[in-house]
Amino acid sequence: MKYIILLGDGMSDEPISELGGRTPLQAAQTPNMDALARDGELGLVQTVPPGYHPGSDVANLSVFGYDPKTCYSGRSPLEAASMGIHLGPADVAFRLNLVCLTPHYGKLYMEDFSAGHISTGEARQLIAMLEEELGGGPFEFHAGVSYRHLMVWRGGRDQMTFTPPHDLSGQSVENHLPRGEGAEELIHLMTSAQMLLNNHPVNVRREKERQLPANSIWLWGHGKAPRMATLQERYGLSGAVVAAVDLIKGIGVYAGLEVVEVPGATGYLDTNYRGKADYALEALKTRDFVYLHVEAPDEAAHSGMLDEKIRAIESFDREVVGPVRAGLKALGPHRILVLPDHATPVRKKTHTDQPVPYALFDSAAATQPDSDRREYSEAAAKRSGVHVAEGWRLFERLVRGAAH
Ligand SMILES: O=C(O)[C@@H](CO)OP(=O)(O)O
Repeated sequence: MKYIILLGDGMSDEPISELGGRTPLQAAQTPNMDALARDGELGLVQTVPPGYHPGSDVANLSVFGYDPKTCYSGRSPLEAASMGIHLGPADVAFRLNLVCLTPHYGKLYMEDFSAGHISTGEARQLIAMLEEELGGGPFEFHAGVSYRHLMVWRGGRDQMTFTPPHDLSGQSVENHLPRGEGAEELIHLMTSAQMLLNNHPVNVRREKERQLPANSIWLWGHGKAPRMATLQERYGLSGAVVAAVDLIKGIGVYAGLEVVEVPGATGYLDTNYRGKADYALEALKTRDFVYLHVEAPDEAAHSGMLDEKIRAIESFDREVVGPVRAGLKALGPHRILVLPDHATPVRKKTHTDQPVPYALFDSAAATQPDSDRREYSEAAAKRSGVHVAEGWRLFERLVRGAAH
C-alpha cells in the first residue's frame, strides 16, 4: 500500500461576493480534487487545536499525524532542522523575515512581510552581511529561502511574545514589537539591522528597479528543539517529503523522512508544480509514504491576489493532483489525502483557524453511494457531516484505513 498527502497551503477560504458567494475552491476548475471527493471520504478537519495560533507550523504538524499539544515547541526549530542547524537544549531559534517597513506620520508600517518576495540570491547577500556585522557572538544569522531566514540565539531567552509579520500587512508595527524578558536585546538587533540594510547595494539596486527594499528584519516564530518520534518508529513507515519551504522539510526531518529537492521549487506562485508530482511518484516507488506541499495558494492569499489564488489552486489540481492520481495506478493499492493546512482568506490576507475540507481516497474502497454530485469544497465538506475534531488523528485514517 502507498500513501500520499497532497497539501495546498492556505487553499481554503470564505465565500467572496466577487465570485457570486463562492469560495476560490468552488470557483476554480478542480476536476481531480472533485473526483477524489466523489470517490472517497469527504469531510472537515480541525488542523489547528483550540487556543493555538493558526500557523502553518501547528497545522502541518497535525496533518503529519503529530498532536501539537504534545510536541509543538515553536516554528523555527523545525525550520532549523531543514537548514542543518543544530540547536542545543539552551539555544533558541527565531524566524527572521526580510521585510519592508515604510514610515507614515512618524510610525513604521508593515509594507510587505516578504520584502517584495526578494530572491534567495539577493537575500543571501543581506544575511551574510548581517552575520558579518552582528554575528560572531551569541547571535547567528542563517540564510534560507527568499524572505524566510533564521536567527539563533545561543543560550538565549525564550519567554517572549511576537506577532507574525504576515498578520500585520498594512498596519503600524508600533504595538507589535517583541515583548518580554530579552525583548530589548532583539529590538536593538532589529534597529542595528535597519541601519545596516539601509543603502546596502542590494537595496539600492532594488529601489532603482522599483522593487521594494528589504530594509528591516522581523523576528518571530521562536522556540527550542522539539522531541518527536519518527513515522518509522510510530507506524513502521518509510517516506519522503517534497516541499520548497524549510518549515515543511524540517517537520519531515523530525518525522524521519528523506527530503527530496525538486529543481524549480520556489515556495511561490512560479513553483515547479509538475516537478513536485514527478519527484513524489519516483519516491513512492521505493517508499511507503510521501508528503507533498505547495505554498503558492497561501502566498497569493497573503498578498490579497484573488485571481492568483484561483490560478494556484487550478495549477495544483492540474499539475500535481492529476499526475499523482494517474501515476499511482501503476504502483498498486494506494490512499491519497488532499487538503489545505489552514484557510488563508484572501480578504483577510492571513490565516484563520476554521476547519478545512479534506478528501481521503482509498483505491480499494467502493465509491461513496451518495457522491454523484460532490465537489471538493468547504461547503460540500460541511454537508458531508464528517468532522475530524483532532486533526492529527486524520493521519491514522490515512495509514490504517477510514475505520480509525
Ligand atoms: O513562510 C511564511 O512566512 C508564511 C507566510 O507566507 O508561510 P506559511 O503561512 O505557509 O507558514
